[in-house]
Amino acid sequence: MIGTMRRLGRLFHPQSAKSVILALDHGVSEGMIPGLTEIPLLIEGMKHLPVQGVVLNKGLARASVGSLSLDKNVFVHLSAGTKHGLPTYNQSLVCSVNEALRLGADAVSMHVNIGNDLEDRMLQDFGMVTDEAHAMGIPVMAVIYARGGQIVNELDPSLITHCIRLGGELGADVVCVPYSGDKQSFAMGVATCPVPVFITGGPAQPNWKAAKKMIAEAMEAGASGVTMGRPIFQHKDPLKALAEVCQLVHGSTEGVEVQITSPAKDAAPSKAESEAPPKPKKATAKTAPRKSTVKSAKRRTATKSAKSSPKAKKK
Ligand SMILES: O=C(CO)COP(=O)(O)O
Repeated sequence: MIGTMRRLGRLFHPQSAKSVILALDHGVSEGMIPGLTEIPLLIEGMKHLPVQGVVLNKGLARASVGSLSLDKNVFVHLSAGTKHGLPTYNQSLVCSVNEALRLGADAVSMHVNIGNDLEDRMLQDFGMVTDEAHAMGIPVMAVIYARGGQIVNELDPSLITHCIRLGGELGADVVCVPYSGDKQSFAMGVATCPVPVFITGGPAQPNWKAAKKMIAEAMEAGASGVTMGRPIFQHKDPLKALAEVCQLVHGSTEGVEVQITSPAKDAAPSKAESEAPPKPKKATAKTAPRKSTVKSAKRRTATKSAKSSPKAKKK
């Protein structure tokens, strides 16, 4: 397990011990949704931000890994399913751990839906992938949703804690779930899970302010990071959104100052240029020209009861 542990350690920011993973695997499940055109901008711009990794399907991984800086972990996504499938969004393995490794993967990810007609096969796949990946020292991130014919409310807090629990008990190294909106039960699920828990973005947040509030609340509840796609790549300024997510996630660790390099000068042109992260409160020894050190303000605790949006667009 030493290989898995070492690679797992690299998925977290060395100071904050939190993680921001950019999810760019949506083209398979959703087709040409808005924001996919921003992928090249994000792949180029993320090198300037404290983003720990990116989730890519194998074809996009093959096309993109050459452009990614070596400090960014590549998660090759092993499973696929579309909104047109029967049952909808059922997931099948489309890539092996071996193939992922050949593509330069630092970790693998896969998606499991519980409450689905094909739950049993997805769980078998999950068991097989954890065995195969761990035999090669590769960490597994399991993205687990409650989604299928048996499920009425995908964000039901007890279902979200069940997803967390299942991932932890079945051997994932990181479990990734949507945030339920119920801070207390989420915090309990996270605290008792044997491995770190990340949240996904989901389509349910009405606006960016709500998405940021969700991230802040999940971090307060003990989440170790985010694996996020749509709220970032569908934002009108994706690089600015990504920088703000980095601040929220890494800045959630008390006393940690997170260095954010402005993407403005080297990245592909973006509106982020005119809206760079806040000015540094104070410089650190490591501060280099064009870099700013920011320390996120401690956010208010805002517990909110679950508000579900089962009809929202899925992923
Ligand atoms: O793809 C994801 C996890 O793999 C999450 O995507 P969203 O943030 O768009 O829900």
